[in-house]
Amino acid sequence: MDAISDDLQSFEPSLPLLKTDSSTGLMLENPTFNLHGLMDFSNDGFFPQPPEFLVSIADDNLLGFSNSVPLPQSMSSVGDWNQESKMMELSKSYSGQSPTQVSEVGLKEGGKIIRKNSFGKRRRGRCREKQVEKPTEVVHVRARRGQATDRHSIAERARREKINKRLRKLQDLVPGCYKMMGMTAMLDEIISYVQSLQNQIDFLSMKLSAADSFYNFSLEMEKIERQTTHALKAQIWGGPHFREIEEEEELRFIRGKKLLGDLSSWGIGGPCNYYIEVFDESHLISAVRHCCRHSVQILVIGKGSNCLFDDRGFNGCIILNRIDFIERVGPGAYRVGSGYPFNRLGMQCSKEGFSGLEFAGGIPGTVGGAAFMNAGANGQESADTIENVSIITMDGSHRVLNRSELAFGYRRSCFQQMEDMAAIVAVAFKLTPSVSAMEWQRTYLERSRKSQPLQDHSAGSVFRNPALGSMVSAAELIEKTGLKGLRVGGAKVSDLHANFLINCDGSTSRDMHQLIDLVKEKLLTKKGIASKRINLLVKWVSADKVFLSAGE
Ligand SMILES: NC(=O)C1=CN([C@@H]2O[C@H](COP(=O)(O)OP(=O)(O)OC[C@H]3O[C@@H](n4cnc5c(N)ncnc54)[C@H](OP(=O)(O)O)[C@@H]3O)[C@@H](O)[C@H]2O)C=CC1
Ligand SMILES: C=C(O[C@H]1[C@H](O)[C@@H](CO)O[C@H](OP(=O)(O)OP(=O)(O)OC[C@H]2O[C@@H](n3ccc(=O)[nH]c3=O)[C@H](O)[C@@H]2O)[C@@H]1NC(C)=O)C(=O)O
Repeated sequence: MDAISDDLQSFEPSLPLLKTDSSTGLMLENPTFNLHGLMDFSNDGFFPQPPEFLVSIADDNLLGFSNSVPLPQSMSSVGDWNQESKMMELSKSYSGQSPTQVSEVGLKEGGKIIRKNSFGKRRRGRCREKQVEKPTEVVHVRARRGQATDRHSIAERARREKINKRLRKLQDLVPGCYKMMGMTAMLDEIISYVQSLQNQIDFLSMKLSAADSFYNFSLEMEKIERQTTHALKAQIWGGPHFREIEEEEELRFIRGKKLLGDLSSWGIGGPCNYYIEVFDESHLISAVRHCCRHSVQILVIGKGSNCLFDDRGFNGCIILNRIDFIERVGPGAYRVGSGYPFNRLGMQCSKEGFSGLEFAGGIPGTVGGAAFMNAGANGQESADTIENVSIITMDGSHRVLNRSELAFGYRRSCFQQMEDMAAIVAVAFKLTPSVSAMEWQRTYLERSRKSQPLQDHSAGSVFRNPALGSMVSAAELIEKTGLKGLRVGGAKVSDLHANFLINCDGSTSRDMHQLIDLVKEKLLTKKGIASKRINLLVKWVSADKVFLSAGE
């Protein structure tokens, strides 16, 4: 409480008369202030406990610096008084200096008395004259046994109680706050709650821009956003899955029950042992260090658009990347947090007249995921525009890898083999000016809308296309094998695009796994395609182990 009370001194304008600086003098001389300045305490449940003394003081006592504090009449009716309360009434008539006398500190200007209030603002003399006519008012103050009744102490108690009342309101507003024991922890909780709300606004504004006539055909993007927003909301409002929280330093791990299905575009996956959202690099480093210290394996995910999670969950810590800053460092040059939505970046760059990420407008992952996978479509790929990538390693150090070190290939990057990498934290892009970027983006998005099942729960293409130079795509092979519509449980090969396996009816991870295996097997028997040539793009995350891609 002490920590906050200093910070909250600025809330004091309602108690300026208690100050001992020069401004106090002016306020004390202002008869209007005596009641009005304190009036808003009257409804505040001034005392936390039933008070024991009732002190009634004429408001002019202020002027004579009595050891009682003038308070509004209404205060005398606060709360139910304790039966054991001792009542004491001090009633003094208005005596001593007249208000007119004491207020003559004002400056005469043009025959009128001009006064200044504590903020140095002018106040007309006639206001004072009105106040002078006010009848003497008796005010009552109550104090508990043993509590000081001097005006400083009473007013200080009033100030603290007022702050407490506001804090209690905050506690009611912010879920989980009641749990917090210390003021610092509570304020931290409030800060992170407000930040979460800000992030929600971010998501919603992204949704709004998607609803723009140009973008609203990107249904898949909306779907993913909806899922993420839903998960976020669930966290904010503290649903049953988010009650168990492990804290360390600034970290807040949600333990045991966060459902991976809520974090994946497939909507499949059981609970993970630990879950944390990270918002900046240092936060991420702390989370990684904490996990390493406790030998907990980690998995950094973005939008979960490329992962097949196990129904049994994940025996480790899922770190959801929400490092989502964007810096414009020059014309067409962007440095972007790895948790930034890739589709949003693509849309922004095109809108700003730069070419290179038009394809990204329809890609549901994050910037980090796009660098990791070298995401691509429509003849473009992330590698074309990436200048460098900042990562943190498992020992918590920061490294910047330049373009020449990134070893990009078709859906490949050096990161997929980098054992000491903890996560990508930021990516620098360089794009070229273009007047037709938006037009191209519109064409690509329109094409995807027609050829891909964007409304369904999927992870995009499941199989890699055969080696470059091959005249046939994975989708074509699957279609020609007659596998469109093939089902295992709730998992199905899309009727629209054969390389999309969709969760159409509560698919389990097992259903999806079996469907993937079945497709591979049929391609092998019917087309004679060696299974190693139809590798998977999606990452299979089993309960205990992360594979580079399912089945590999
Ligand atoms: N063209 C299309 O239509 C589609 C493309 N995609 C692409 O799939 C990718 C998925 O992105 P996203 O949904 O964000 O990723 P996911 O959340 O699905 O994560 C998938 C894997 O990517 C790696 N990864 C993600 N973010 C980071 C990071 N910041 N640092 C290091 N590794 C990271 C992790 O691998 P690890 O565990 O090894 O660290 C993670 O397991 C994107 O490239 C997306 O463009 C997805 C669907 C459709
Ligand atoms: C969806 C993804 O990316 C997509 C990306 O959106 C598109 C658009 O450029 O190009 C790739 O798909 P793709 O190779 O299947 O491209 P498409 O243009 O859809 O299809 C290629 C060929 O297959 C044929 N085709 C496609 C679907 C189908 O059901 N049947 C079929 O015969 C098409 O007629 C076309 O001749 C990426 N997939 C891979 C594995 O590289 C992803 O990475 O998850």
